[in-house]
Amino acid sequence: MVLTGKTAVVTGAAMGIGKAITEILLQNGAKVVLLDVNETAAKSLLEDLRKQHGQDRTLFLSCNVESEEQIKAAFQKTVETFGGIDILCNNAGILNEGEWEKTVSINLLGVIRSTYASLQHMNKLTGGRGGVIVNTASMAGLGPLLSCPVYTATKHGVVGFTRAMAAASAASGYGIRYNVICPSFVQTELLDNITLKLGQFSHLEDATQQLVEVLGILTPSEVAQCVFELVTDETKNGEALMIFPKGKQYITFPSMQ
Ligand SMILES: NC(=O)C1=CN([C@@H]2O[C@H](COP(=O)(O)OP(=O)(O)OC[C@H]3O[C@@H](n4cnc5c(N)ncnc54)[C@H](O)[C@@H]3O)[C@@H](O)[C@H]2O)C=CC1
Ligand SMILES: CCCCC/C=C\C=C\C(=O)C/C=C\C/C=C\CCCC(=O)O
Repeated sequence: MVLTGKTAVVTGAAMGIGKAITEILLQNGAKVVLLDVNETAAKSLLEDLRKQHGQDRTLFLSCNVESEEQIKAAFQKTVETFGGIDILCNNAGILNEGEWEKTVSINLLGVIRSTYASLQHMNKLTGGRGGVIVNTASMAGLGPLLSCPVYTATKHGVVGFTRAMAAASAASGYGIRYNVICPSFVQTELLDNITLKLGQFSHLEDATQQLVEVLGILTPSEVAQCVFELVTDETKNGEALMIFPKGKQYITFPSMQ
């Protein structure tokens, strides 16, 4: 897929991995709508992006992925402004084992809300142009991160939901590809104040820190490069791409047939 003239929506776009995804899509010619709850960070980023890429290729819309109403309004505004949606990156996520219901609501239900709301605009069967959705899971979507059971559960959910949507889309003729990235640790604010975020599992922080030392830490732009691959390579549908500092690997799951 060539990105020139395409419109992308990125959730959690103001910082970290979402910011890097936004930048790589813009650098390659797409128009990008940034959705986030952090208005201060998003407006400051938007100002920089407009200086670099022009005034008319970006838009920020305040949107909490916990709200179906806000997601629908943001997609409607995107279509009114840019004429459609070709690419959706469901990236917003938190780590908070104390506030675990909120973690499920943002990390898993947020992806489902946004994916379902996007169908109206992207599904070829309902007048959309088709396109591609890339969801941000984690390596914790493929195996257990011992200090974060609920975070782990949400990311396993995102991997399963993405693969099932890919199969449903292919079988139904939606014209939408669905892929998921599974990065190991990434240098972002999600890793700040980790003791507090681990809640009742804070005693397992040292064990997690050891895992960080073994696996190393990615930069957001290394992750964004992999998102770009899944967006542009039209042969990729239903793929889970594991990303770690030493490389990347497409996951082979057990066959169910
Ligand atoms: N940092 C890491 O080590 C890893 C992060 N991830 C995943 O990457 C994604 C992005 O995280 P990071 O960039 O690391 O974190 P971050 O904290 O730097 O950025 C997250 C962004 O999402 C936004 N956000 C949070 N709740 C939201 C909501 N309800 N609605 C809309 N926007 C919301 C925040 O305002 C922020 O801009 C998350 O899904 C996270 O689980 C995956 C693997 C590793
Ligand atoms: C297969 C086993 C799971 C490996 C998971 C690897 C990385 C996942 C990272 C994330 O998605 C979330 C990031 C942070 C996890 C929590 C704690 C990190 C502690 C870091 C520190 O103490 O500095």
